[in-house]
Amino acid sequence: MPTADRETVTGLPPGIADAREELTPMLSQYADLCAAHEDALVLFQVGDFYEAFCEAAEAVARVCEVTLTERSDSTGDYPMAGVPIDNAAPYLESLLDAGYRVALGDQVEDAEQASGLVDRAVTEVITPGTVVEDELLDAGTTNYVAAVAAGEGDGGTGAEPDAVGLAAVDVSTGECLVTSGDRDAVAEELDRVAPAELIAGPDAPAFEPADAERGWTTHAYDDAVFERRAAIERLEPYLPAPDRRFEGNAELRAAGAVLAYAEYTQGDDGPLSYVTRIRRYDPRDRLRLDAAAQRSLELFENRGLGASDTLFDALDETSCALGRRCLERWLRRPLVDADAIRSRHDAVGELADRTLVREGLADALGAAYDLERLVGRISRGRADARDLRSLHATLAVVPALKATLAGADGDADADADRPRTDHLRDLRDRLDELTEVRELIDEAIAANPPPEITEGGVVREGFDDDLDDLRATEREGREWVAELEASERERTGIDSLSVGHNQVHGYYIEVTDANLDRVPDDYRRRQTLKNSERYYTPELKEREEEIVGAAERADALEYELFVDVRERVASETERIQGLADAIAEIDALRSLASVAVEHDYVRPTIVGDPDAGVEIEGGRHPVVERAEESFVPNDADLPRGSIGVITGPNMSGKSTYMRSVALAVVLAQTGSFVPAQAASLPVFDRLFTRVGASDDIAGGQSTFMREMSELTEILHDAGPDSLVLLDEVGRGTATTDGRAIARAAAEFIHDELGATALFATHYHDLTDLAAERERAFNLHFTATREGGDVTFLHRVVPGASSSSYGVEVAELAGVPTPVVNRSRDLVSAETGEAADAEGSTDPGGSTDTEDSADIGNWDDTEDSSDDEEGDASLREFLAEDEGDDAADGGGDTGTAAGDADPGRKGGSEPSSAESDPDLAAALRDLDLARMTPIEALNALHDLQSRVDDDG
Ligand SMILES: Nc1ncnc2c1ncn2[C@@H]1O[C@H](COP(=O)(O)OP(=O)(O)OP(=O)(O)O)[C@@H](O)[C@H]1O
Repeated sequence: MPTADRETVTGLPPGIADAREELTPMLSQYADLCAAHEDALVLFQVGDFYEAFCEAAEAVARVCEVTLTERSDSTGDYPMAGVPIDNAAPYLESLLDAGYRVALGDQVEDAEQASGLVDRAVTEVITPGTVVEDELLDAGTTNYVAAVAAGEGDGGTGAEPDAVGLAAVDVSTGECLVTSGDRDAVAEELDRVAPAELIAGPDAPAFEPADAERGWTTHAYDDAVFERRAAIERLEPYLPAPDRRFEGNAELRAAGAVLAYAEYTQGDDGPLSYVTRIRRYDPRDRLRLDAAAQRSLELFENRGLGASDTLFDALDETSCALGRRCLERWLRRPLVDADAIRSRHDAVGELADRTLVREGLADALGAAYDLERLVGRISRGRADARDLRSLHATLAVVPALKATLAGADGDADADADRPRTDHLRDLRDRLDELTEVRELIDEAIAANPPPEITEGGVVREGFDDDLDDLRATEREGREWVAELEASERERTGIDSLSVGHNQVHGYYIEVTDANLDRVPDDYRRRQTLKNSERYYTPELKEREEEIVGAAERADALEYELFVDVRERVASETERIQGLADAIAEIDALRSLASVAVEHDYVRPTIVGDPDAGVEIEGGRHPVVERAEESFVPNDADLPRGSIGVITGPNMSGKSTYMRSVALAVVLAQTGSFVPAQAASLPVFDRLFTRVGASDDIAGGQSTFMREMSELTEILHDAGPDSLVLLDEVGRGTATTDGRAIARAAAEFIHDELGATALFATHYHDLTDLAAERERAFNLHFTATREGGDVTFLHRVVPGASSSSYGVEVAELAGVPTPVVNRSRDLVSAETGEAADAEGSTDPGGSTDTEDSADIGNWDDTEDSSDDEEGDASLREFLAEDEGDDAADGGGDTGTAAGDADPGRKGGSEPSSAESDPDLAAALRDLDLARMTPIEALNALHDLQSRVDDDG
């Protein structure tokens, strides 16, 4: 929302308002534009600069870091700041980043033609969600402005009083989406659409982005455009009978408002002709991934590793911006229709098999420009001649794309002369060559046109006879002038005579003072210089007028011809958009196929049966596997409606495993192959994630509160077709409460929701669930010892592990030995009896038997010291490894557990607590679950003093 500071400089700056009565005509014009654009900062064209005045100038100077100057005229002095029009993009970007909307007040008539004050008008309002300038947009990403509106309203039926409508437009491409739902569904959808800007209707609920970094700027806009009647009128040019096309008022009002806003930002010239399809959709037609899921699965952003290590990045081998945007849309909205998913898999499979086709497509697609944005500019009347040539270059690759898809790739396979799958056949058929458009551009527009469309040189010779005649006249005139110097030298005998041209005086013949006596009578003086005179002849003047006249008329005619060609191309907007869609899909599929081949993905079997579960053999995490030299593949067997409780040491791979399973589902439903040896997957309709509290500090709510609201959403909305990932739920509060919440949530998911779930936890008692619930089972991660080093095997095996080994990991990480030892004492004190009992039975019904060095088998109590060697506790390894930096995580204390440390009792020595019943009782009485770390430390300190005293 605009800050107070911004409010003072949008609309009419106070300094200008105060002087309103006496302003010069130009500043008065500025004041009018400002007054008409209350929400925007007006940049006012004065020659080659965009200027702002008074308080607006101060804001521009501050935000854009340009010098504040002063304009003085007969009415006073006004602070002024300007940015060059030629290089306005970076300054506009700074203003947008600072939260401004910027109205461009351009000169709309030729300054030379104007009789008095040059006419100016706002041609565009640049806002974060509606920018169309390539320099301000990321290539290959979408940029939406969205509007939200409530269902009830004027003349509304009130049939869906709780419904909220959401409409979004990408003004650079013309894509328009409309949907509705209850408040929560729309909030989720907004996070998925991730608009750059949100316009809220007068009665719409407030929406805050779940993720501030990906969030939008909320702007107010004229409430009247949200009215039902106004919305219908606004929508009529876009689609017939709009009130029958949408699901009720909410959608209608949101759609009308978002288009009103989009039109306003494009200079209010009426409907946007390139918004040809308004697509209404139901979020339930796609796999629902809320912001939390997108974030924790790192689909588009990776907070830890940087933006490049995301799933999208791992999948993106697209060759052009169209394909990249398409892939992004697919990944934001994976499919839920099994046939549609299989159809994409068919196409990816065919492209994966046919290397030459794949490579041929990549070559051809590499030459494709961003058709969606080009066609937007063309139909907005903003395209220059270079844009038309870019369109031509893109259309020129279409025959190659078709031929490549048809198998004209030298493939020896007899069956290779057409796409084998329906999906690719259909795409090939949708590749519209638009031959007439291509030929028109080729005939009309010069191969390398200049950037300006008003200064000639854009229309090709041979396209228009009148233009050719004018250009011929101009050329002949210039040739005549070029020859004049030689002929006049001969006629006058003045060897130093020269013919030249300047902007002010036009053509002239220059003779030095020494030769003035030889100047012929027909020379007329034009200009006197220090050592020479400049002349013209009547014939030269006549020729000059001819040249200038022809050039001016030619430039004007060229502009007219260019605009006509642009309009003819614009009339094919829909067909060009259809072609853009097909090219985009081909590129996205080709990218998926390349990734599948290069990274050894497999086609998943999609099982439509509602009882089917997840079966993955040798699954990998698509992002982590690229960073880890030796990634360990893991199997996953999750019957439908089951809940797998995953335990194991910190850092052993629990989160990575859970995410691998979820990402396989997302990838498969996007149409991609999956990183595994084999996979059989059902179709899920929603994917929920709740990851550990400390991984998710987003401000606003307390961490635990946020954790609980996400859990609430899952417990409300998940169902039998949902996949749920819970990573350390309950961690954000006291242990007893956290454990209880985790347990109750797991039971609820199993008993009431029937969702398929994976639950990673350090709350060990959660593994009891396997014994008590039919569809619950345990998995755990293992670690081993090689030499003195502890190695996480990253391998998942059935059953529960017996501890989290948090203390051991702390030790590995280099936590000082005294703290590690005390932690260990505390653990022993709390779990001493329980550990004895736990060591013998596995509540999950399975035991860790496969590996004697399996961390899951290690007993971390002192009483196990007489176990066989392989079952030694992790800290004993570390004790053996005393002084080994590698083994203690780089710590150089050299004092591992059990090391003699006078005055302290290490873990391997008999605890003083055991020999002192009072001390033992005091220890036992500590309610660790309810203590803060500082209280625990203080308590420890007291106990230690007692031990020291005793000792
Ligand atoms: N299958 C694997 N193969 C190789 N390396 C892996 C594998 N799984 C995880 N890792 C590595 O181990 C690191 C820790 O994994 P992860 O975060 O999944 O552990 P965790 O058990 O969830 O830890 P914590 O309980 O502390 O959250 C990862 O960053 C990755 O580098």
